[in-house]
Amino acid sequence: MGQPAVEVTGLVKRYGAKTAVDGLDLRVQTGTITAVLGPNGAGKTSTIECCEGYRRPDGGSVRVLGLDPVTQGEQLRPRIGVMLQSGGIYPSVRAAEMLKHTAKLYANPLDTDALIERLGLGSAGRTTFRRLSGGQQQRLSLALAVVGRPELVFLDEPTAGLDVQARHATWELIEQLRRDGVTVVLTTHLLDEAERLADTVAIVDAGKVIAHDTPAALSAANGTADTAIRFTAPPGLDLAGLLAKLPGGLTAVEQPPGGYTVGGDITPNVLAAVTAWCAAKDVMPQGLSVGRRTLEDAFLDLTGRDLR
Ligand SMILES: Nc1ncnc2c1ncn2[C@@H]1O[C@H](COP(=O)(O)OP(=O)(O)OP(=O)(O)O)[C@@H](O)[C@H]1O
Repeated sequence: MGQPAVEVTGLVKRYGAKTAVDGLDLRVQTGTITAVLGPNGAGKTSTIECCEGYRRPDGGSVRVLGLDPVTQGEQLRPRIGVMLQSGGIYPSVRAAEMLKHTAKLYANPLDTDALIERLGLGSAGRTTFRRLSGGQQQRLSLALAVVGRPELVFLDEPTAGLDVQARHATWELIEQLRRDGVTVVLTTHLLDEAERLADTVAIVDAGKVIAHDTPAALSAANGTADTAIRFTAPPGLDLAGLLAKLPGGLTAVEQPPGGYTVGGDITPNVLAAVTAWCAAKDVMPQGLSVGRRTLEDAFLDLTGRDLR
């Protein structure tokens, strides 16, 4: 297996009385894409910023490419690429100039013209950072993070707010990085993004990693609960009454209001019982489907359904 690209053990990060990261463990294997998922405020950005050397941990240990990001930052920085959620870029410099300037700081940079083309920034090359659209600013931040051909990149919500085309271009670039052997750690709120890109998904909640596995293994967790019936109907149906009509071991949840999921070992009899129950209540189950549990189901099971 060799040395992990990132090894975080018992990480603690506090802001005053607030404990944002609370004994977090994370190992990232070299050459993989790891998605860090979690509800708002779970501690994802704080963790990534400790790995990047932007924040000093209050406890635990962080090793990135075998180095301590705080005390060995000078050795580490040329080997990693960092895309922050915002900031860190001079607002009055032109996009292409900034990229070419950054590329010159590295021994073996990527071809900047190709990168500009790939990320659809051709028309934005002469525009200053301040005047780029939000999506263009984000793509430029990504370009700046990868232009130095880093061994490892940290991407904090790389596609948040991007349009569909830009999101796909970003995904393709991230997949290209993996093909080139680059290790990628990204945070995201998009479960389809994690499912498509990530080799492993680390789910963070209340400052800890509560699950870390492949998307398929996470989706299939909880024994046989790997299929689900989904439908929409008026909100507030009596799910305890529904479960009473079904074999044991099944789950039934309403999330969001009016969106129902029955999870577990879904047999034809279970499907018949659910539709019979709906019929008895004179409820039409709209958009009814039977399918595999998704990463979203697993995520909600693990982190709960309450808003934070
Ligand atoms: N500089 C700071 N000062 C005080 N509190 C902070 C600071 N940065 C983060 N926090 C708090 O620490 C907690 C964790 O924040 P963090 O940004 O690491 O979470 P996150 O998982 O990245 O959240 P999101 O998904 O919303 O970006 C939150 O409660 C946040 O309000």
